[in-house]
Amino acid sequence: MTTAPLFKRVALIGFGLIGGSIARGARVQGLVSEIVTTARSEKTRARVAELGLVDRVVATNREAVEDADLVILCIPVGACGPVAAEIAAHLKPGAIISDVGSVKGAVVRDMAPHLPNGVHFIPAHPVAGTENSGPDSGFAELFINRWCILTPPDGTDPEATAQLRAFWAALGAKVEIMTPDHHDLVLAITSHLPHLIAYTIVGTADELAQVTESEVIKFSAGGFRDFTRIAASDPTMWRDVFLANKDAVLEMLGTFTEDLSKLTRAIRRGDGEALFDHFTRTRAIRRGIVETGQDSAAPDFGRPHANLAKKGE
Ligand SMILES: NC(=O)c1ccc[n+]([C@@H]2O[C@H](COP(=O)([O-])OP(=O)(O)OC[C@H]3O[C@@H](n4cnc5c(N)ncnc54)[C@H](O)[C@@H]3O)[C@@H](O)[C@H]2O)c1
Ligand SMILES: O=C(O)C(=O)C[C@]1(C(=O)O)C=C[C@@H](O)C=C1
Repeated sequence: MTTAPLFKRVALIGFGLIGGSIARGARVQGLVSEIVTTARSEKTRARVAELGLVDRVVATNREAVEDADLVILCIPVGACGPVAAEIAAHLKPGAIISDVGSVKGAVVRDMAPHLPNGVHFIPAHPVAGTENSGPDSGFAELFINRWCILTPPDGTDPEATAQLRAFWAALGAKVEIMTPDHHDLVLAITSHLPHLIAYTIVGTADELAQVTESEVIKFSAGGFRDFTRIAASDPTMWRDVFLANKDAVLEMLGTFTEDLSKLTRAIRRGDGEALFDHFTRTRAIRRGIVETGQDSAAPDFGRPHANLAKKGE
């Protein structure tokens, strides 16, 4: 089903998994009149043009943002500050400037100082993705029934927030608003720590594979296979995520390590009851998520943590 365009010109800075999925979804839904994107290498520009998903593909971010009503940075979080500085003087007054970064506090800190008065800065994070990257990896359905978290700073024009909310809702997302700090704490446990664990376990298994002569690969089914998918995620993106969300990740890692120690002790002592109770509780959590249809990255998933309680709760 198509709807009337919500924006005239949208600039997508970066055409990888997320930029490419936004372009595809916006095209399918008829959400914008014109899409302009940046691709820095000639090879990628040629590929993006060949895909036929955008109206124009240009070489510089400055050119891309000219006269755009909505600008979305779809690039690694570490690149957001420098790109904000690069495009600031070329933004159309009244434009909405957003991003899709997996970390919000650092993006706000790095981008906001560069942006001129008269534009609406509304950071966003679609909590949906895959381990793939690049211009061919996107798909129009990526955001359907997934969360998109907006973190508008205090004093943001509610009309601009409503427009961006409508855009993400039209791509199929369930939109939620929270502060950057709360976002970063929640995502540290629901997304960043799981990736760190996957990167660790696959690395450890790889080292052990040398001892077991590749049996790790031979028997990689079920749980381990799932970890290898996550551990295949983009190295640049995830380097930037861990550097940008250092404090929250370290805090969650501390709690996780304590919990791991408790399970380690239960195994060492042969405490079957402790293990059984723990696994029963985690099974109930998974089943509760599935039954309530929240198995698409529920933001407040998991055991209550003092700092995860929303304000006023
Ligand atoms: N991959 C996921 O699962 C996922 C999910 C949600 C959000 N995100 C966030 O989305 C952002 C993009 O991730 P992705 O998965 O689309 O990555 P990607 O690697 O598929 O695409 C990123 C693109 O940005 C381009 N780029 C990098 N620096 C640039 C610059 N200075 N100017 C112009 N283009 C530049 C790269 O060339 C690449 O084409 C990241 O901030 C990531 O944290 C990723
Ligand atoms: O499913 C995956 O491959 C993902 O890693 C997606 C995932 C996640 O952790 O849920 C990864 C990072 C993004 O910021 C949002 C979504």
